[in-house]
Amino acid sequence: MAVENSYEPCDFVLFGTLGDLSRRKLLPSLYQLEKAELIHPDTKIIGVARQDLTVEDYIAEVKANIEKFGGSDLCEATWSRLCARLDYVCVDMKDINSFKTFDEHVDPSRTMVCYLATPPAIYGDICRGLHSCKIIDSSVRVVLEKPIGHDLESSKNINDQVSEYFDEKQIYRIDHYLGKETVLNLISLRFANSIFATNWDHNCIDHVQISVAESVGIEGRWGYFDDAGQMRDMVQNHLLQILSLVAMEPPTTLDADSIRDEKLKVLRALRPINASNVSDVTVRGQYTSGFVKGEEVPGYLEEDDANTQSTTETFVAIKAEIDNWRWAGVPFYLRTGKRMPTKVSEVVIYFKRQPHNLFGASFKNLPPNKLVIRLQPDEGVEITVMNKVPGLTSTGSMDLQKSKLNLSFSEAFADDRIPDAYEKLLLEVMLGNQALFVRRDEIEQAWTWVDSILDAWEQSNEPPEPYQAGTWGPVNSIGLLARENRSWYESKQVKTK
Ligand SMILES: NC(=O)C1=CN([C@@H]2O[C@H](COP(=O)(O)OP(=O)(O)OC[C@H]3O[C@@H](n4cnc5c(N)ncnc54)[C@H](OP(=O)(O)O)[C@@H]3O)[C@@H](O)[C@H]2O)C=CC1
Ligand SMILES: O=C1O[C@H](COP(=O)(O)O)[C@@H](O)[C@H](O)[C@H]1O
Repeated sequence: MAVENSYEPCDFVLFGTLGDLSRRKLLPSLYQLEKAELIHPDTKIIGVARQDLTVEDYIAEVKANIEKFGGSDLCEATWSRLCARLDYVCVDMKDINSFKTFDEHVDPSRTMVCYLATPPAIYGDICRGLHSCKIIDSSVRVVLEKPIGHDLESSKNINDQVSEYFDEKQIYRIDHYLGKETVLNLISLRFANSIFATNWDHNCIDHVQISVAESVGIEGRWGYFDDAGQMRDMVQNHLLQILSLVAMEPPTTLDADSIRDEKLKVLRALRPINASNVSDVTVRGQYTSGFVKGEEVPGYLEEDDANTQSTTETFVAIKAEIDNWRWAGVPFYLRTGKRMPTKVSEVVIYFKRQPHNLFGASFKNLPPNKLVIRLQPDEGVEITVMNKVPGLTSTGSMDLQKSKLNLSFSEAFADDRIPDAYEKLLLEVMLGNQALFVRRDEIEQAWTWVDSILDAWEQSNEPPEPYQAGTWGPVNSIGLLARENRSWYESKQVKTK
């Protein structure tokens, strides 16, 4: 990716540093970047939260988090470098007066990165607080966590509040799927390989499937999740971003706006789903109790703090159509759900069948080629091809067998650790490269499409279809493809390393 700014020291300010995301993902990612010596030696990390802690208490908290969530034994040399960067400020972000001493902790002469790992409802308050310290200038970058808003209107409202103080060039909206190695690899796979670049349209592709299955439930986040549902939590952002990368036209360059312009065009071309077609092209489900990986798990309505009347969806399947020249008549089937049998994310491209069969009656239904892009957990790329079975036959006929060309990242790049998505994204913010962050117009276009589906579901008054935890979702999601003589790809992923 093109990097606009150089490697320079910054003040990295982590708002909400004691929250779940910071503890589980952001602080361990900063530690990994430190280990890889990718943070500028003079960069400072300043945690901000409303608990009254000393810097020593904060350092002890961070150390405990990294030991818990860092994934390996703490490297003392790395920790001592990271620890030397840490500072802490107690701020009630809703109270503008509480920002009074904030500016004593940062150096206005250098770049400041403000990562807002807080509820989006207080993004505006934080911006106002920073403004009150007179430290916002064009060198400040602000990172916003998802989901930005609950619908188009609230999203616009949050974006308006932030853009009162920051120009779009300073705003980095996170979608952590854009930091995953395999999601990034969609760009190289498509545009660095002529075999794909020239076969990537309605002439050659029959349909596309994008599945993001999770085995976890809602992980104690009932309050957040029940208000959001799988549509806002996963489809509005992660699945639509993957779809855009799969479907976009070649960008002119790899700079941020070239890529984002192309993704936006795809989002704009998504055929609207509304009350007239919602029941034909969408399925929503809610898990009931069952077994996941041999363990008994409660249903959604039996989770801690559950409202037993909730009709929030934990599963969504959609047949999406992109109304443009390249994708005319090629459905994109999207599927995502909680409490499915395993955690697996895949993009599967089904190519068209051969127009004519040379291989006789026993191969009447020559299967189409498939390109399987394994996003996680066993990252890799696989193509299924038909191959002659070696050997002689008494009739002289040719025996065919389905075979795989398989690139497994864990085998091909055995010495390389696959970095967590947040490591990549934190590094990109520090470098000042916006290519892997979502522009305001993309977010709003995605909301426009999603809001229309959510409205149609509400109007229909139909409750979500139950599915047992540990299964691949409601029966109707199978029907969504079956009635078009297709079926969901059955994942074979097993993490090998
Ligand atoms: N957790 C996750 O896995 C993911 C989270 N996100 C997003 O990241 C953001 C943070 O989520 P998460 O970490 O789960 O949320 P948490 O509620 O766990 O953490 C939020 C943090 O913000 C602090 N905070 C809230 N209000 C104030 C205030 N007025 N003044 C000072 N501090 C305040 C909280 O402090 P206190 O502890 O004192 O309440 C807490 O430290 C959200 O936007 C969420 O949607 C996105 C993807 C995944
Ligand atoms: O943003 C979110 O993503 C996670 C899934 O992320 P992954 O990297 O583990 O695939 C999801 O569980 C969570 O509900 C959602 O908020």
